[in-house]
Amino acid sequence: MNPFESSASLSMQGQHPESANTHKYSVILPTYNERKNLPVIVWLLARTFTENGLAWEIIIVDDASPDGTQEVAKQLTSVYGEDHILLRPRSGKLGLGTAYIHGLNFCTGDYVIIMDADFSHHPKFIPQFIKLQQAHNLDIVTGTRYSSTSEPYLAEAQPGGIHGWDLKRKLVSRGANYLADTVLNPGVSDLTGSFRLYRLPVLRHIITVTQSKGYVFQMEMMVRARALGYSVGEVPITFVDRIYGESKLGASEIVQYAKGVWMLFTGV
Ligand SMILES: Nc1nc2c(ncn2[C@@H]2O[C@H](COP(=O)(O)OP(=O)(O)O[C@H]3O[C@H](CO)[C@@H](O)[C@H](O)[C@@H]3O)[C@@H](O)[C@H]2O)c(=O)[nH]1
Ligand SMILES: [Mg+2]
Repeated sequence: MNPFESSASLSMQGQHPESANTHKYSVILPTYNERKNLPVIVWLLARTFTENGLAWEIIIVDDASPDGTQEVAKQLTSVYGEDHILLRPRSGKLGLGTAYIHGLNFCTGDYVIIMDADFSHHPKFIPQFIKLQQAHNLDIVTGTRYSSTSEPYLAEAQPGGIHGWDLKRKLVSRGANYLADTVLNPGVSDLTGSFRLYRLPVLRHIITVTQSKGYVFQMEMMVRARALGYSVGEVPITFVDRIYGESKLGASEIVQYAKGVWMLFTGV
């Protein structure tokens, strides 16, 4: 199914899809040791939504970070208000996949945006996600580091890319995408990226059928979404490696990923 050929997309030709947008957007921000990054990412998100006249909330899912991330989150709640910043912590580091599941329980928006809290995912791309979603009435919009676009609604978009990763990390990411694309063929150019916008009920549905819990979660979500017939659009993004703190990706996540591809391939 090609979502870009739908009648919905044709009827939107020449219009500005983001105008008169009365929907609410929920952002799930998983955090583990993001004390230094959190205030700025929240500020950027708040500015993006405000400038675009959009209703918004941010659900911070912190896993008992030892660096004091939760104290910062509490301060942000008092600055922006409890209707905008919701701290929904957990008692220990339980992984990225389950952080999204947990955060989703508290979302009240029509759409859910999932992204990293360390500036690897810049909020400046969110208006493009929304524009594309509205133009084609999509179920999911995903950021891609591995493609460009000829989409007329994204005339301002630059080709996707990655900045700041060493060769090893680039090879791991490319290899992971190549493996899943070759074996499972979902037709999405960046399966491991995690900067995405979902229709709330669509995310709820896919999450109930997704089994993995770690980094492999992103790939499984997208493969299952395609198998369930949901429409997916792509926005090129530049992924910039974090300045503060460290990645939580380890060797065990790579093993879990390969197991996840195998599980989906064999239909377990
Ligand atoms: N609550 C919670 N948050 C977590 C956990 N592990 C990581 N996070 C948070 O999840 C985000 C991504 O974690 P990073 O450790 O910065 O991930 P990365 O190595 O930069 O990986 C990124 O790129 C991958 C694709 O190449 C993605 O697969 C991955 O999701 C992420 O976007 C950050 O906001 C981090 O604080 C956890 O166990 N619990
Ligand atoms: Mg990161």
